[in-house]
Amino acid sequence: MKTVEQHISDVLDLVRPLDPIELDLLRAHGGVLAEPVASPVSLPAFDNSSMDGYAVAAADVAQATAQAPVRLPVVADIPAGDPSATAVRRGHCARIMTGAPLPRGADAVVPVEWTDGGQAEVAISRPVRPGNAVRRVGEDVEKGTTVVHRGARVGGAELAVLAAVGRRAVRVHPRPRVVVLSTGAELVEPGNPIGPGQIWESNSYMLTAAALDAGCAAYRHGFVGDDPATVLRTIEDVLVQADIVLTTGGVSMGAYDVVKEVLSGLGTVRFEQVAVQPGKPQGLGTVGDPATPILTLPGNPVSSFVSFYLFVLPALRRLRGLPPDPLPSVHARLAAPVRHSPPGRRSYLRAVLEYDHAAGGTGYTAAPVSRQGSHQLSALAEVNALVVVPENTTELPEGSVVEVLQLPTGA
Ligand SMILES: Nc1nc2c(c(=O)[nH]1)N[C@H]1C(S)=C(S)[C@@H](COP(=O)(O)OP(=O)(O)OC[C@H]3O[C@@H](n4cnc5c(N)ncnc54)[C@H](O)[C@@H]3O)O[C@H]1N2
Ligand code: MOO
Repeated sequence: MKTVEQHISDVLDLVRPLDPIELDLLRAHGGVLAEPVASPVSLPAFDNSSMDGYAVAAADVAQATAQAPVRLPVVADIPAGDPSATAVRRGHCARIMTGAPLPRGADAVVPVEWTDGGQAEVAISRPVRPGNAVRRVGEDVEKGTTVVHRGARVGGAELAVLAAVGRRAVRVHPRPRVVVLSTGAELVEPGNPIGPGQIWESNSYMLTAAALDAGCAAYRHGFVGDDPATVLRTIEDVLVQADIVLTTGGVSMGAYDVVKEVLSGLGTVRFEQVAVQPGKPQGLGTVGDPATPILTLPGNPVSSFVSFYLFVLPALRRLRGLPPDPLPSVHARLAAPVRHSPPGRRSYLRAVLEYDHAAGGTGYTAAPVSRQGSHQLSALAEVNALVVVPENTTELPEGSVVEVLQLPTGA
């Protein structure tokens, strides 16, 4: 059987970062920046007030006290956005609002709270230091500085910075289009009645949501039965809208394992067994022209789930133009023993990972759930981590220190 690392490497060989395209700001959301963005201006672009108050020469109010306020004539009113280059002479001041340009001649702002709020003349009851409540040119960004780096994920914070330096559009690796297709004659759409031997379809919901959470544009194509011609036609149909196709089911040894039957020999798809539990039967390759990567995951819901985080997620990251990192991991103490792990296969046990505050903050504990079958999907809604049990380990006592992968927390 193939190692987990070899399979990850083979999957990654199928994908490369999507070609960058120029997108308007909000369309670029979720993309990965394919160019460094430098600011064409300094930020702030002009000295301005950080408070509503009065722009003064600090020296004019040096003697101000509550008992003996300094009175200054107010010669101008400067709102934010004021284009006139106002100036104040010594012994005068201007009323000024937050964000408004500091007038020439002023070197400080007295907050309105320290005054009587006068409009023609103002009484100022406290002194200020030069520079008080003044935001200086370039103290945020100096003109020419890179403000968002190549490889950054464009989220809300990045969009704010890009907009603030005047960018309307940026070159990004776009969100990969992931099409999810499940197979199986037993599958029924949730909400519809089920008959004997049937089950409600769940894998495509899980995978579509996981791909969305991973920053992709994911489409749930739903599911098809076990008719080879239909499966083939459906896969061919979805290729035009996919940067990668994910299927579930029909890849094992069964007489009706239709994905395997249809895709074997098509494009470069091959079917292999990976030394992992769950998630042993895996298919991978490219189909169509242009060649589109396809990953065929096992139908057991827990196998599909674990396969996504081990094998699919790194591929999606590479398509996005990100490093194909695995899930983040920590070391944790097992809260319960592991009694049986299959020899020769690396197990990923679904577990609840917690930081152990009670033990004085000594680290994490991981409690594997009791239902570890590949079909026992209900535990997926309770867990937040995968405990890694190495290939050559078949049992572990409680308290053993293990590697634990942290699952994303979702939307
Ligand atoms: N003789 C052997 N049998 C099996 C082997 C093997 O090595 N030899 N491997 C087992 C392992 S491990 C796995 S994992 C499964 C993988 O099977 P398939 O990928 O062919 O999946 P199916 O047979 O189509 O379905 C398996 C199971 O999952 C349910 N299922 C399928 N699709 C969905 C869905 N979209 N939503 C919810 N549940 C789904 C399906 O009803 C089956 O119960 O093969 C083992 N067998
Ligand atoms: O490998 Mo299968 O994925 O055990 O259930």
